[in-house]
Amino acid sequence: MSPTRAKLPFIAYPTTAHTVPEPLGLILVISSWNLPFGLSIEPVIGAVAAGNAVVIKPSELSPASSALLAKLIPIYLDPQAVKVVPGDAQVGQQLLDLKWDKILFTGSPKVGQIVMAAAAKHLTPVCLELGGKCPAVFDHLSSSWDKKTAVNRLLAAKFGSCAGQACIAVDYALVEKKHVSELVDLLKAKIKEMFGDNPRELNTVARIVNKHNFSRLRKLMGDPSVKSTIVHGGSFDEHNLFIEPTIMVDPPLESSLMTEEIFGPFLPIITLDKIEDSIEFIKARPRPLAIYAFTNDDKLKKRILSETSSGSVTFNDAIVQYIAETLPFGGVGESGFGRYHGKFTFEMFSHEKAVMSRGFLIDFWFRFPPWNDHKLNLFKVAYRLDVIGIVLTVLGLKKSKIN
Ligand SMILES: NC(=O)c1ccc[n+]([C@@H]2O[C@H](COP(=O)([O-])OP(=O)(O)OC[C@H]3O[C@@H](n4cnc5c(N)ncnc54)[C@H](O)[C@@H]3O)[C@@H](O)[C@H]2O)c1
Repeated sequence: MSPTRAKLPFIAYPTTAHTVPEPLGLILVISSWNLPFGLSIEPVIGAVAAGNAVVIKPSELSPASSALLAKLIPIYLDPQAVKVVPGDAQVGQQLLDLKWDKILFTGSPKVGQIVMAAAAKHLTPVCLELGGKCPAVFDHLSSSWDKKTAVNRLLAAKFGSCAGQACIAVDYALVEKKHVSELVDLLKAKIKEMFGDNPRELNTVARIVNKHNFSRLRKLMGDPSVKSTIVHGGSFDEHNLFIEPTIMVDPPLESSLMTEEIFGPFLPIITLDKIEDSIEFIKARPRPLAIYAFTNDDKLKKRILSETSSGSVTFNDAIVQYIAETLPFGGVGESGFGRYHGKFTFEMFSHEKAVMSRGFLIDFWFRFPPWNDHKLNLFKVAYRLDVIGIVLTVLGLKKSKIN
């Protein structure tokens, strides 16, 4: 929170300069249902630390969590500074009609467009935390320990958190053709270990959030061209909104499964001739929120970093980048813009005010009109702190025409 000193050119001497963070004012946080506390409270911590007042509009799809937030926040935080307004899209729309100083929206790209359009009316800046398709590049790992660890992490990132209903969940995997059957066998064995013979009976696989999303996912899987590529799982129970962890190998790239964000427990595996082809594959698609790569090949890592663009890159794990508050969290391109977490949240909700402070003692006479070449020459040499140039110009020994 303390001011940060800024360097100035010599010509500004004697002047001090610094930047001071000031609160933006009134913040609106609209969050999605799948991390109802984190996505609501984490922005509030930074916004309040930066001196703002905040209104949180949690999701109607997690009504119990939203009600709990609405009950607890006024008990523990100053209700004049932080308010929870639970409600659906209509409530969100009413809030968007008001003037805010910044809006942080977490949700789908479609609603992100609505938020941005509403904010534009008041010239309100926005941070959009959206989703998309996060790929996992799965290179051949020679050590069996590495392979086992990577498969565990891949599965946890796909089926573990909210059964894939997470913005940074692995959406699909890219694997070399010659290694795909080995990977599928390993995945099947590990799924059994993690979720049992009958995953529906175990409470470790989250249910799909509502009927609408369940039907959307069933439609993705029900596409005959996709269905025929299922190599594991594929069962569901509509009554319990349950979908079994499911793996497909090489579903058509133009199917909705491969063009839309999955946000559910399907893991399509796309095979490539060479793992390096994954770079072109990723580049040919919208920029993801996260890229994951399981590999020990430093050259491949370097290429992924320099040739692709994404909100984040994590090597040899997935989702864990979310918990590092020293790393900014946010998307790029279609996965959103703006970044937060830790100190970055404070910065996002602050305006960095530039402050310059001067005394009256020294003044450079050549800054004032009427201007001539001599004065402008002095400006030039003084700006560069060219002491010899200054002396020569003052003595009239250095003359150059300034156009
Ligand atoms: N980048 C991230 O941090 C992050 C985190 C979680 C989820 N997501 C993304 O969120 C999406 C899923 O979440 P969702 O289904 O809750 O998203 P959503 O866009 O349907 O809803 C998000 C929020 O917007 C509100 N809303 C909906 N319509 C509105 C309107 N017309 N006006 C104002 N507010 C409106 C909802 O009530 C909810 O609070 C996925 O795309 C996922 O990738 C992103």
